[in-house]
Amino acid sequence: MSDRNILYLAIGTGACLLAGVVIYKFMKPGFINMNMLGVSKVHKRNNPILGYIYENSVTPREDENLANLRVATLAHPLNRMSTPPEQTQFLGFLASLIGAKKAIDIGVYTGLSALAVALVLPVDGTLIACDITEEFPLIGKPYWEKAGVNNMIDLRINNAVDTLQELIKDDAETFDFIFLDADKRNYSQYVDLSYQLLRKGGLMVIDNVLWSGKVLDASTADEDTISIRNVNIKLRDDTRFNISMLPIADGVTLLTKL
Ligand SMILES: C[S@@+](CC[C@H](N)C(=O)[O-])C[C@H]1O[C@@H](n2cnc3c(N)ncnc32)[C@H](O)[C@@H]1O
Repeated sequence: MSDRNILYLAIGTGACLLAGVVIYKFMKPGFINMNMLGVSKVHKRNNPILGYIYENSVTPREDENLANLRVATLAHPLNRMSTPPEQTQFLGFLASLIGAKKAIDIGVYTGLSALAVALVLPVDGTLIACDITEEFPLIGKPYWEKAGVNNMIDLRINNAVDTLQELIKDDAETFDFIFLDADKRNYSQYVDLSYQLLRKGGLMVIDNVLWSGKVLDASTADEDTISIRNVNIKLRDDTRFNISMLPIADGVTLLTKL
């Protein structure tokens, strides 16, 4: 065999092996569906268990505008910040379970969690959507409009601490549901302000409480991780709330105001 033929044989064999690996990876159960849903890498699109959850709980029932907004979000460079599908479904489920009428979304980004919650509010419901920049929520607004809930979403562009303080002046103890997913460094403050805004029995959902496992890793000591660790300890001991910490998505803690 000539050197040239050996080279062709080696290239051919390598290409076949590569194609085999790609086909195997992409054909694994769950992969394709999650990819089509627009789920980013951080949402573990190659996790077959999540694929099963999406196929049997999320995808067949998801509002089309929510699914379309996620696909649009995938094109955004910061899409790792977005709430994954099983969690948006869970948020909508919880808000409807308690019959929420007044809700707050702290940290909107492109508006997936805001849309999921607004979709289950009654027609005279309100969702205060807090973000520090208009840039990201403007991506979601057309989808809120198409879903027919834009008139229920009151978008407040400001530091969310200021927005919540402003709300406390006239609307203390009137909110049924609050989702916290903004800057981690202010989590403790958001919890205290939310306590003042929630009605008795109202539900708060705090996102990222496991912070990709960094809360467990003693060698990780950045400001966000420390803040989340501290808020987890604070809530463990906070008798103003009932709590339940769950390993959903990046970890959520559910709090009800006693
Ligand atoms: C993790 S993302 C929210 C994801 C969103 N809940 C979703 O469903 O995809 C965090 C958002 O918080 C916003 N944010 C960061 N610091 C903030 C602050 N101090 N006040 C209000 N919003 C803030 C960011 O601009 C970003 O849009």
